Amino acid sequence: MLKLDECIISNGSFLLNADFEIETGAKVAVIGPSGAGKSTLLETIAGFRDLKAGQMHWNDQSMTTLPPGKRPLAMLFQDGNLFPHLTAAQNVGLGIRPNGRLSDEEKEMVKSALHRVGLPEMGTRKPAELSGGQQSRVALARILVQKRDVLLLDEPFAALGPALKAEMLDLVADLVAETGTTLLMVSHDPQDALRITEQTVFITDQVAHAPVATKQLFENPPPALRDYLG
Ligand SMILES: Nc1ncnc2c1ncn2[C@@H]1O[C@H](COP(=O)(O)OP(=O)(O)OP(=O)(O)O)[C@@H](O)[C@H]1O
Repeated sequence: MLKLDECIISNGSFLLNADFEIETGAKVAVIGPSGAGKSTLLETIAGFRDLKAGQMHWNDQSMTTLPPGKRPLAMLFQDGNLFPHLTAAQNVGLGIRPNGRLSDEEKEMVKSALHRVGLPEMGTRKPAELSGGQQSRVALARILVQKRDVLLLDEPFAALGPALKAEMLDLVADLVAETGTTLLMVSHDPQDALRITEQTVFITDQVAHAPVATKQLFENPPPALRDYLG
């Protein structure tokens, strides 16, 4: 379980309050108006921002002061962050070893991850030789080899067309279901939330609210969400 215990998060002069739990294996959307603090929340859970107050736990372990690399989570940002001078396989390998020196067994893990995301023959290509969707798949393969408990996605597929985005969301849903990974996914699009998440954290007025059932939330939105949806 991911627990945010009376957390106060700051980003410059912006403050965000969060006090809720997310069950292990849950798939959770993070929704809210532009500037509400969605990215700030994910960056804080990932350890890129310190808490101003409160505590954060994964199961019984405190994460509050753990540096990002020691947290049991992986994060995928909006642009995928592939290194342009490295091949797809090398980019995925960085998920296992930051120095890129892989054992034979680790090279097999990279191969198998590329296979799982549907790119079995693309390991030797550089990002510029891959389509946007394929680049997203490489970024997902890199997450896969990290074998972390929690996956944080900050609109990683926003630049893809609707069909490709839906395909990638379904792939994410399959991967997290196979591995029991807990998912937190920022999106501007209610359809994304409805497609692959059971619960949604709605952020408004400097509060990240406890997760509620996605379907019910959008069927019967509170006034602030109604304003956001327009
Ligand atoms: N360096 C900074 N100094 C001060 N305030 C900042 C800084 N960076 C971001 N903010 C503020 O923090 C708030 C939260 O930003 P954040 O990027 O988390 O929002 P978001 O919900 O992810 O927005 P979007 O949907 O537009 O990506 C915003 O109101 C923003 O103005």
